[in-house]
Amino acid sequence: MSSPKTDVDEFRKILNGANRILALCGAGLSVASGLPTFRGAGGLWREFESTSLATPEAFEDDPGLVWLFYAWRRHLALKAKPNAGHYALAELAKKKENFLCLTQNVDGLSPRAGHPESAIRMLHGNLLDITCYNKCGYAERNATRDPVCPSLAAAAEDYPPGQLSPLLDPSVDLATIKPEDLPQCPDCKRRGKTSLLRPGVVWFGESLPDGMLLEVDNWLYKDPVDVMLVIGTSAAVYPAAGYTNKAKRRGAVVAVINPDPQAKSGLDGKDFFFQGGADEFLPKLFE
Ligand SMILES: CC(C)NC(=O)[C@H](Cc1c[nH]c2ccccc12)NC(=O)[C@H](CCCC/N=C(/NCCC(=O)O)S[C@H]1O[C@H](COP(=O)(O)OP(=O)(O)OC[C@H]2O[C@@H](n3cnc4c(N)ncnc43)[C@H](O)[C@@H]2O)[C@@H](O)[C@H]1O)NC(=O)OCc1ccccc1
Repeated sequence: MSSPKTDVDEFRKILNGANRILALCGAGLSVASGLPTFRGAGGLWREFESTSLATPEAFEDDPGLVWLFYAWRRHLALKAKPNAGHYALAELAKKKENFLCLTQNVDGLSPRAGHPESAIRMLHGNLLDITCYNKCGYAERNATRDPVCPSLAAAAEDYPPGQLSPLLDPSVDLATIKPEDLPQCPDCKRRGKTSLLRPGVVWFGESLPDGMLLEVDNWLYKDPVDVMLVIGTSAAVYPAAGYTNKAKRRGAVVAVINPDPQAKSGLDGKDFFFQGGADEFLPKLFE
């Protein structure tokens, strides 16, 4: 199998001539905004595997610990700013009518870069959303309350560069937070019941929003796809990672943007591999 191409001008011509474009984005897109990736730092948050905290089981076991993990990521996301990669994607969405961007990121930076809501799908939810754990239907989008509640204040404290927050220091024990001190569902309370609120993200083992999967598949199978952009993802989580091959089978030229040479696996001579940062390459590729 011949190796993927790397010529920016050649790819730019293909993209300018393309009608239907699909993109899949991951944590690498937000690295230049100062946000950690899932696999960065060995995929650990303190002594915990990030992926193991992103599960319903972990929340059942210790909702305080999981809330601290998400309150910390919320705080970072609220402090962060979109980077040139987010803005380039938002501009492409305004230029290209048939461009659909699928993001696995829950940081909300693409919408904050002005990416039209109609042209982006947040497959795994949004850190700024808070919903009822018992699925009573209550949901709020909250970009202001940081920390979400007083018991999570440790997650919203900032430390000078080089000084490790005790929250992140595995040698410093975390105080156990009692469920009654965690965010409570106001609707359940009004009904005389109690229920915790949870982060509005999709945890491992949970299905993605049904309507969304159907909608993306309908978009994929409506007409051939000309270009598939794979940006800053290790493509290890499904069903998101499956869209690249689906688009390739629909005729798409695949372009991967990632500093990791391993990310070019599965590409052939028709495809492109741009080894570097999303904030560096996307503005150039979309000019
Ligand atoms: C681990 C994996 C094998 N497991 C899964 O995929 C599971 C199970 C599964 C389902 N189908 C399968 C098929 C095969 C095998 C397993 C499965 N999937 C699910 O559970 C999904 C739900 C998945 C969603 C989970 N929620 C997340 N996020 C929200 C929460 C939260 O964020 O806390 S996933 C989360 O992790 C993933 C992290 O991946 P990346 O974003 O790619 O980040 P990563 O750190 O890995 O990589 C960063 C990349 O950036 C690059 N990079 C670095 N710097 C830069 C730079 N500067 N520029 C560009 N790139 C850069 C790096 O080189 C690297 O390549 C993202 O998807 C992210 O959203 N639900 C489901 O399928 O429901 C029905 C069902 C249920 C049960 C059983 C069957 C079916």
